[in-house]
Amino acid sequence: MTGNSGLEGVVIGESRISSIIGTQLTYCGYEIDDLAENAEFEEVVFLLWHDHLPNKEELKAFKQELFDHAFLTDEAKGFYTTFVDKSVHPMSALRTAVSLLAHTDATAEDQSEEATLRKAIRIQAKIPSIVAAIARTREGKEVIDPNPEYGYAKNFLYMMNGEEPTDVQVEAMNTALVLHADHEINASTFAARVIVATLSDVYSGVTGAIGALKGPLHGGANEQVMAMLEEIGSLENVESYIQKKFDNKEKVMGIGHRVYKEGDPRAKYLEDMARRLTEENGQPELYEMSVKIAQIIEEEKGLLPNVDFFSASVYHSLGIAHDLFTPIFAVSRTSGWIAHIFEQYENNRLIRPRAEYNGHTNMKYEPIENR
Ligand SMILES: CC(=O)SCCNC(=O)CCNC(=O)[C@H](O)C(C)(C)COP(=O)(O)OP(=O)(O)OC[C@H]1O[C@@H](n2cnc3c(N)ncnc32)[C@H](O)[C@@H]1OP(=O)(O)O
Ligand SMILES: O=C([O-])CC(=O)C(=O)O
Repeated sequence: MTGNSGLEGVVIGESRISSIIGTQLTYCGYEIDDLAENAEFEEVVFLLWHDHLPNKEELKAFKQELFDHAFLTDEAKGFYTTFVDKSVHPMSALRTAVSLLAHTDATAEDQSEEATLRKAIRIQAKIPSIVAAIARTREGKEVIDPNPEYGYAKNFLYMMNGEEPTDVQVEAMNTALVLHADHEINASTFAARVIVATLSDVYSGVTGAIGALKGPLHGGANEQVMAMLEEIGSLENVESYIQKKFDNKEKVMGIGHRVYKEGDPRAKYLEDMARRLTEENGQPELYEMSVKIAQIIEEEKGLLPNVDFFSASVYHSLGIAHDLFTPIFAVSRTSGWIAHIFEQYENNRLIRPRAEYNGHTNMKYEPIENR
């Protein structure tokens, strides 16, 4: 394709799920600030799927369902050992593992509403367990089952690290999950909608979306931000490093956004968490370098940090391996992908745009010996 609009500004339809107006982001009418400051991730998932916040009973039942489905079978755990090792990126392993979930679901091809909801709960419940299992399997460590005493964010950290996380760590993870849950028609959500608009199943939609999220122009940017911070190494190297990026016309990861031109409303929470956690972790320079990078780019290019920029130092401070940053994003965004998949099914039409042809014309087949 030579045309390069990237579908900028194209409205593909109506949606009730999330809205971006200027720098205001809402999920089902609730301000992101309100949810980031008050909500548990499980409440947000319920909200995105059912269009209202759960009451006490609904939340209790939903959490129980998520917990009940969070276990991985011994067969699945064993299978990971056959395809997960240090040479495989965890996003690739996750893409395979989510696709594999369909193999162990006898009703994977049942496209009824009830079956789709059940499949959705199964995916949302198992995805943190899968990420944790991938993280531990490649280190040769035992896979840990979820703890019935813990909620979603706490269990995720527990299953990854093998020890009870602190309240500060759980709060940081919960907030990060809430902030990443949905974001209108971002690239991976669009991919999920295109897939299920063919009336393919929810496993296919989420698997495809994971592939789209993996790229460094989208969810993969958070891992690249950490790589950049490590390459820069110290505060005094920031200016020359960024200048070199400008000279080479290279992008600085975690900066800029297709929709937000005045700043990403999620970034301030991640910035605040990054400041506190890097300080507590004894690595305040990571935060200071990030602030300096952001300042230079704002002054020189008028571009601002997106959700991926400060999440890198947040996850690093939580002791998470850098190539697991994007899988964490996937755990959260699965909730948004699934909400959009439900919405697509509710009022479906095949998504099939056109391209303007600009290739050769009037060609004639030449036998191979004449070419
Ligand atoms: C969860 C998420 O997906 S958030 C986004 C995560 N991705 C990143 O952080 C990767 C870095 N950022 C980018 O690549 C871009 O800002 C995008 C892809 C996110 C969105 O930008 P787009 O609307 O597609 O803008 P596009 O890539 O066309 O860039 C427009 C101009 O801004 C510049 N620009 C945009 N982002 C950056 C950046 N991060 N660093 C340096 N320059 C940039 C481009 O070089 C281009 O300049 P030019 O007009 O002089 O050629
Ligand atoms: O909306 C986008 O294009 C990217 C983004 O910020 C997200 O997916 O959270």
